[in-house]
Amino acid sequence: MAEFDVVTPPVKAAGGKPGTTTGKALSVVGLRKTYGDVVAVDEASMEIAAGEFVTFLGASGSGKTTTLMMIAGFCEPDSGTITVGGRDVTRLAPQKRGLGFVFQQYLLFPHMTVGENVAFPLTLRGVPKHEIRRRVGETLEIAGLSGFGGRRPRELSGGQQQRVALCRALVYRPPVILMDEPLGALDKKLRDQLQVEIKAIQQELGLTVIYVTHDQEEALVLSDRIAVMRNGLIEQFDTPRELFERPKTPFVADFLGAANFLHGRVERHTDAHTLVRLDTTGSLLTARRHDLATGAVVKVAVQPGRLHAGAPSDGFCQGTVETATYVGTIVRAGVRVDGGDAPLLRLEVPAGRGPVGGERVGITVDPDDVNLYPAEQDG
Ligand SMILES: Nc1ncnc2c1ncn2[C@@H]1O[C@H](COP(=O)(O)OP(=O)(O)OP(=O)(O)O)[C@@H](O)[C@H]1O
Repeated sequence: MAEFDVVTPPVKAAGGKPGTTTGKALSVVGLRKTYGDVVAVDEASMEIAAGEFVTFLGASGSGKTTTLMMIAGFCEPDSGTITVGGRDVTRLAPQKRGLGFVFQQYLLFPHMTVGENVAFPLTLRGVPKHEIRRRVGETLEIAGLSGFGGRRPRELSGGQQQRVALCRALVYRPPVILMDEPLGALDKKLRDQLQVEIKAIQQELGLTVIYVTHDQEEALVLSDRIAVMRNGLIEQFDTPRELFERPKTPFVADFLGAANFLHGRVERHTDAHTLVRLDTTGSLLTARRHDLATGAVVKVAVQPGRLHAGAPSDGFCQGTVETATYVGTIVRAGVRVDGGDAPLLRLEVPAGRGPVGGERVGITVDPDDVNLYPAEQDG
C-alpha cells in the first residue's frame, strides 16, 4: 500500500455544522442482556438525535460497555431492537451496521503507516485511490496530524495514536461513532486536551457520538446528554445541567455532585415552596415546591457548591467550620452542624471568600437548589 504524504488544504465542516443535522440517528428499545443470573443491561431504551454527543456514565459493572457492544453488534441482545438511521440493525453483523469505533486500546495496525491505518476502512470499501488520499488528508488535518501520515504507530505518542484511531473511525463518515473509554489509557493532562479536541471535531463535523466513561467530569465536559447507568438500568438520561440541578434520584445526585444528604419531614407547602423540618436541627429548610405529601419522610440533597456560609445568625442551620482546604480556585469546607447527631456538611466556596477553621457560620441555600426525595428512595 502506498504511503501518504499528506499535504492538503484544511477542511471545513464536512458533515455540516451542529444543529444543521436533524432526525434520529439511533434508537434503542427495550434492550436487555443477561449472563446467567447477572442482568448486565435491563430494558435500556433511548433515542439519540443526529449530531448529538451522548455519554453512558456509570460505575464499573453498571452495563455501559455491554450496551455499547450491543449497539456495535459485538454482543447479541436477549431482546430489544436497535435502529440506525431508521434501519433495524439488531441482527446485522458489526461491519454491516456502518458504525465507527474507537476503543481504549488504539488497535492500530503496527506494520502500516498512519496514513494507511486511516485509509483502511476506505480501502475495505473499495473507494478509489485518489479519493482515499483526499479523505485521509482531510481527516488527519482535522485531527492536527498533518505531516504524520508516513509514520508508523510506534513512532507516535499515546495521544497521537488515539487521534489516529479517531481519524480511522471518522474517515468514512459513519452515521454514529461509538467510543469506549478512548482516553482511559492517557494521563490526566493529555486526557483533558483530547477531550477538548474530540468535542471540537464532533461539533465541527456535526458527528453523532456515543461515548462510554466512568469519569463524571469527562462526561460533563463532552456530552449533550448523559445516560447515568446503575446495575444495568438507565437511572436518568438528561442534559448535564438537568442531571446536576434536577437529579431524579439520590443516586444521581450523589454520583454527579457528591451531594450532602439530610433527613426530615415535609411540614407544609406554599405556592412556590416545600418546607421541611430537619431531624437533626429541628429547623425549617425551604426547598422549591416538590410533589410530596405533607408529613412525608424525606431525604434532602444539596450539592456542596450550592451551600453558602454566612453570618452565624443566618441560615437554616448553624455550625462550626471543622476543615477548610484550599484547592485552587475553591475552598472545600466541612461544617459540623449544631444539633443531635451533628452531620458534617460539605461546602465548596470560591477561594478568598472561604470560611476559616473554627469559625462559626450559618448555612444558607437557594430553595431552588434543594432536591427532595421520598425517604425510601434508595441510593
Ligand atoms: N462476557 C460476560 N460474561 C459474564 N458476565 C459479563 C460479561 N460481560 C459483562 N458481564 C457482567 O455484566 C455486567 C455489566 O458489565 P459491563 O462490562 O457492561 O459494565 P461496565 O459498566 O462497562 O463496566 P466497566 O466500567 O468496568 O467496563 C457486570 O456485572 C459484568 O460482570
